[in-house]
Parts: sequence; C-alpha cells; structure tokens
Amino acid sequence: MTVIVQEPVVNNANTAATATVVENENVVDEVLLLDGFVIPKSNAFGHNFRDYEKESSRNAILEEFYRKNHINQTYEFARKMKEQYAKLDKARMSIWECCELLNEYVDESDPDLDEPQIEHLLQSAEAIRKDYPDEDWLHLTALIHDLGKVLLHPSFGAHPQWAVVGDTFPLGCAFDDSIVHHHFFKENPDYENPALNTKLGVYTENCGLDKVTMSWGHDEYMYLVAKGNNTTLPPAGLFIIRFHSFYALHRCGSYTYLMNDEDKEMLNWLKVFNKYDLYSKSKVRINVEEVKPYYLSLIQKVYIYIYIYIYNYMI
Ligand SMILES: O[C@H]1[C@H](O)[C@@H](O)[C@H](O)[C@@H](O)[C@H]1O
Ligand SMILES: [Fe+2]
Ligand SMILES: [Fe+2]
Repeated sequence: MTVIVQEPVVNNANTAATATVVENENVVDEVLLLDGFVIPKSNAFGHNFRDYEKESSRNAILEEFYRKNHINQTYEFARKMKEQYAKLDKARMSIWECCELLNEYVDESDPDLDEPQIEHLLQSAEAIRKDYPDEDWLHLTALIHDLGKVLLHPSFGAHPQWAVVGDTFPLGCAFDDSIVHHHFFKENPDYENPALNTKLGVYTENCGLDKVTMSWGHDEYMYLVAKGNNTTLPPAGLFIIRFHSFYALHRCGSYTYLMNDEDKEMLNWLKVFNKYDLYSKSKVRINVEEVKPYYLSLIQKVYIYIYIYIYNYMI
C-alpha cells in the first residue's frame, strides 16, 4: 500500500509547487518526498518526531515547560520584552561566538534533541546546504535561526527556558487548540480577558504577521537583532527566523486569517526550512572543526557585503 500526502514545497526562490509524499511499505523507517527529501521516521531517541504524548521522563520535563510557558506568556509580557530587547543594548558578540556559547545549553522544550544547540545549528545548516548548495543565505539562516537562545546566558539576562524556547503563538487573540499542550492556557490571565480572547482580538483580518505580537522567545529576539542591525538578509530569511517556532501556523494551518499576501508567499520558504530544522535532529554528529571554515567564510562574506552590524554588534 502506498500513502500519498500532498505537501506544498518551494522549488526555487519564486515558484511554489506541489510535491507528493509517498510512503512505501518497503521503506519502513523513512518517508520520501518526491522532491527528494527523506523524512526519517524516528528522532534521536527512536521516537516519532514531535510526539508530546508519549510517556517518558523527557516528556514530563516538557509538560512542565509548557505549563510555565503557557501561563506566563501574556500579551503584556511579550510586548514589554520586545520593547526592552529591541534596544539591543545587551552583550556584543560575533555569530560564531554565539554558536559556541550555545554549546552549554540543551533545550528543555525539544522532544527530539538532547544535543547541545551548536550541534543542531550545524546539523540543520549542513542538511539544507546539501540540498540547496547555491542558496548561501539559506545556509546562514539555518546557522543563525536559533542563536536567540543566547537569552539563556547570564550575559543576555539568564532568562528561564519558558521565556526563550518552545513553540510560539500569537498573543492578543484567542489561543488555538492546535498549539501543543493548549489546555495550560486556561491559567493564562489573557484567557478570560474579553479584549484578548476572541478570534481576532486586537487584530484585524489579514493584518499581516508583522503586526502580531508573538509569544516572546528566541525567534522574535533574533529577528530584532537582525532587523536592528539593518541586515540585508532576504525577507524570506528574516521570516524564517521570526516564525520558525510557529508550528500552529506552518504545520497546522491555524491563524491564516492574520496573514497578508506577502506572509503567504514567505510561508513556502518557511515550510522548506522546517523540514531541515526538524528532521536533521539526529545522532549523526557534525565535526565542528571540519565545517567551521565554510561557515566562517560565509560569516566573513556577509560581514563584508551584508551583515556588518550583526557580525560586529551581535546584540
Ligand atoms: O523545542 C523546540 C525548539 O525550542 C526549537 O528551537 C523551536 O524552534 C521549536 O519550535 C520548539 O518547539
Ligand atoms: Fe528554534
Ligand atoms: Fe532549530
């Protein structure tokens, strides 16, 4: 029996196409997308990817993480954090220094990975580089997409994990049931607030995601850093960084009524990126020293032509 699933993919910068996912009974441990992408069936622990229900000690930690996250991420909290961190007056660091700093941290919200974060950055960057060799902006986007997790470090405020990692969601409007562990929102003060708990809340239909206050964390922070340093990273790169944890949108198709036409176009790239972000989490270790020169050259290149401020004034 063959299972066929439709999934939109982007073949090049401008055109969105439809690929077919074929799951063949002869291939038991992977799913092959017709565009050549192979989805492994199990993560580094031998479990399904993003399985938040499975009984395990890892998932107990994860549940507690989302309890705190869903109770504390309020519209007011996220707006205050954004305002404060948009000043970019915290520590200054180069991209590579930040990658190395993340060596210390394991993301408590992640059911698929228990490697230090630098592994994940390089695993996803290397995987996307293999399939998109000419899109160096995409390699760099992958390398830096999770760098906002430096917020966990004392130099950046030593924030608790619930305020840095995990899936993100819009605030200022109703919480959608497709958000992981959504039952914890009942204890969020915004849940009972009539100004914030309707479908549109403080927003208007198709207002555009740029106007939406997302739960605060590493995505929005890294976006602020890139934007605040006047990066010329393509809009798709910025969109990926800013919304890569918004699984309710890019996986479940919720909240599409907040999107404008540009968001819809960008979403195609985000979906491409997500495959590499998620499915590159494996026990295959990257030899950091071996790949470092390539990424340094990329950083150096963007330093000269594009990202001078990000490189010099990371934060
Ligand atoms: O646990 C993961 C991890 O923190 C990722 O970096 C983030 O992008 C995901 O959305 C989240 O669920
Ligand atoms: Fe992330
Ligand atoms: Fe990631």
